[in-house]
Amino acid sequence: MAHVQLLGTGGTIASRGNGAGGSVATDTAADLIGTGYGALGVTARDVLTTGSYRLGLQDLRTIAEHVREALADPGTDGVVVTHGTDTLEETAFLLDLVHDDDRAVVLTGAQKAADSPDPDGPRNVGEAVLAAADARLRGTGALISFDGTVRSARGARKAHTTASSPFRGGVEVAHMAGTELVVTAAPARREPLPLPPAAFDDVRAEIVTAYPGATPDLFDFAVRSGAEVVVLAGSGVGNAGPGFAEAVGRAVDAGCAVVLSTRAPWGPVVPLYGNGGGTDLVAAGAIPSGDLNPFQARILAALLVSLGIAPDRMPEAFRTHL
Ligand SMILES: NC(=O)C[C@H](N)C(=O)O
Repeated sequence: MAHVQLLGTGGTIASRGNGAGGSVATDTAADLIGTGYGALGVTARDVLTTGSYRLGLQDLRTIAEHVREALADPGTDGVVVTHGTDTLEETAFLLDLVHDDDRAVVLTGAQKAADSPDPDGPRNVGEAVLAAADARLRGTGALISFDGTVRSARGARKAHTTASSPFRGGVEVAHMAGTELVVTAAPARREPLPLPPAAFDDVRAEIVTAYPGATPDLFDFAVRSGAEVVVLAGSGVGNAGPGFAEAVGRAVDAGCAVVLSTRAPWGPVVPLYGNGGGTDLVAAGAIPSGDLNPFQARILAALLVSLGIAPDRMPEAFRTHL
């Protein structure tokens, strides 16, 4: 009999009204398991019980360690992680970066609380369990299963605040057709990185956004106040206004890695423009993030910093994992 371990971390899927107008993470992993798996065995373990908007890097490391522990059991065929959707794409990407196992780890959550009249959590959990146990999804890394679609963690992002299917992007690897999982693609995998060490918890990795009239003041402040990484969410293909190229140069000289991503939701960073644009930012030492959005680029950079990658080796290390 196939066996899936479900790790609970909280989120809307585990949330109920707190009597004061707010919904708070309450339910345990055991509460979420549900029924109807036929020949599949599912066991539950609580890792955290929190809204994902409250997570710190230490929590992400804790989740990664629990996944590794679950996979240490040879009787486990796959792992499901239930998680709030707000920052699920960051945890999912960290799990993907360090995943060194054939078995799938599948993240899911819900958009409607556990005590809503028509919660979406039970269906999402059921489908995630099915995906985690499916031998055809071996070798696909960390996945996000939500509202009938299974996609790679890499490249996925929460693209809608309230829709029942909030995630877009990544590689769609499977979808539900009735009660069957139809597998359609396999995402390309990179060499796994080591699990984050304790230093990951305290890495200062900030995100600064470009917009009309933005000055480099916030960027400079991040560096001055001890940031080890600043991700610049540039405009378009990765541009920023007056003063940013100089600020990038100062940051890099001070030993702070600068990653150039984009505030556009989709598409790669392509240094094309001078006059302070992407070509100047990269010439000043910014590392283009490829297709990685600022939030996932930040996770990769923070992991590399925590692993002791020196600033001068950062561009190459970063590129290797794009
Ligand atoms: N749908 C959700 O799970 C959102 C929730 N605020 C969370 O991320 O914890």
